[in-house]
Amino acid sequence: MSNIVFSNVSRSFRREGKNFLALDDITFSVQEKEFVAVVGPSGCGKTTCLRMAAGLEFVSNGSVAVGGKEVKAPGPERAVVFQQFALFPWKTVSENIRFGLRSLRVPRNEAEDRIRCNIRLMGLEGYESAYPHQLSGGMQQRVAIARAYVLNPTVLLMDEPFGALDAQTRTVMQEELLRVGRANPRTVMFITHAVEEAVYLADRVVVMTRRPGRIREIINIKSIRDAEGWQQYERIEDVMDLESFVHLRTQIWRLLREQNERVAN
Ligand SMILES: Nc1ncnc2c1ncn2[C@@H]1O[C@H](COP(=O)(O)OP(=O)(O)OP(=O)(O)O)[C@@H](O)[C@H]1O
Repeated sequence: MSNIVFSNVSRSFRREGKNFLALDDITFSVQEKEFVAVVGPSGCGKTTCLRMAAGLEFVSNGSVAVGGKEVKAPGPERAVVFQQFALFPWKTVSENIRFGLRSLRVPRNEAEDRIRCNIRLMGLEGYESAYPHQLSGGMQQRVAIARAYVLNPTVLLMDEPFGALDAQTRTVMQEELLRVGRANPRTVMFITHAVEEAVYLADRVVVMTRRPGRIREIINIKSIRDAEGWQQYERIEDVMDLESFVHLRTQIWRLLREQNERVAN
């Protein structure tokens, strides 16, 4: 089992000698092999939630469980991909991808097979010996994703993984993530500021409120995607043209807009 369950999670931080509430009573789950995107205004606590699932941050109240076990520390079944690719600049593509496998004590032959397979999956063949500075941003992010995938995690935690990419590379990466996800579905929690990206990729979208972060609404995309047969379209622009896509995007956009207006008033 590899579901993620947030139950009545709150988190306070101390700033300038005072406690402030960053997350308030967050309850939602990501089912096994489900892709859930989290959107919300800047500072509403999206990254804090993801870090809790990763075991890098902790609740003040409530609980976060993965696969039925309360998260107490990072674990190899949960891979994290951040916006900043965080590759080792002095290691090659292969060495970067190999890095996490060492701590898992995967036998050498199997490790090499897995590395090769992920290099192929991410379209990095021919770049095995290249260093990060010799790669474009999109390729560096593919290495970061390959480094996560090679661990064979059941849970992928992705924090704005395409945020630093140009629009075209981002589109290619979104299509690739969907393709790879269809071939080998995993439990994914995916943070993004881009509403279209959330609607295109996710089975459900969690919309959060401005600070303190609460759940404003959870939108089911999958039922509409399946009913309308979005999967028959390979290209993102064809899906984005569909009336059902536009409707969902507008619905989420309005919810986010409402949060901005709350601040302005
Ligand atoms: N370790 C910390 N100490 C103090 N405050 C923190 C800490 N981590 C997060 N915060 C605060 O908690 C709030 C939520 O931060 P978080 O990074 O989770 O938001 P976010 O929704 O991911 O923001 P963004 O979309 O801008 O990346 C912010 O006000 C942030 O300053």
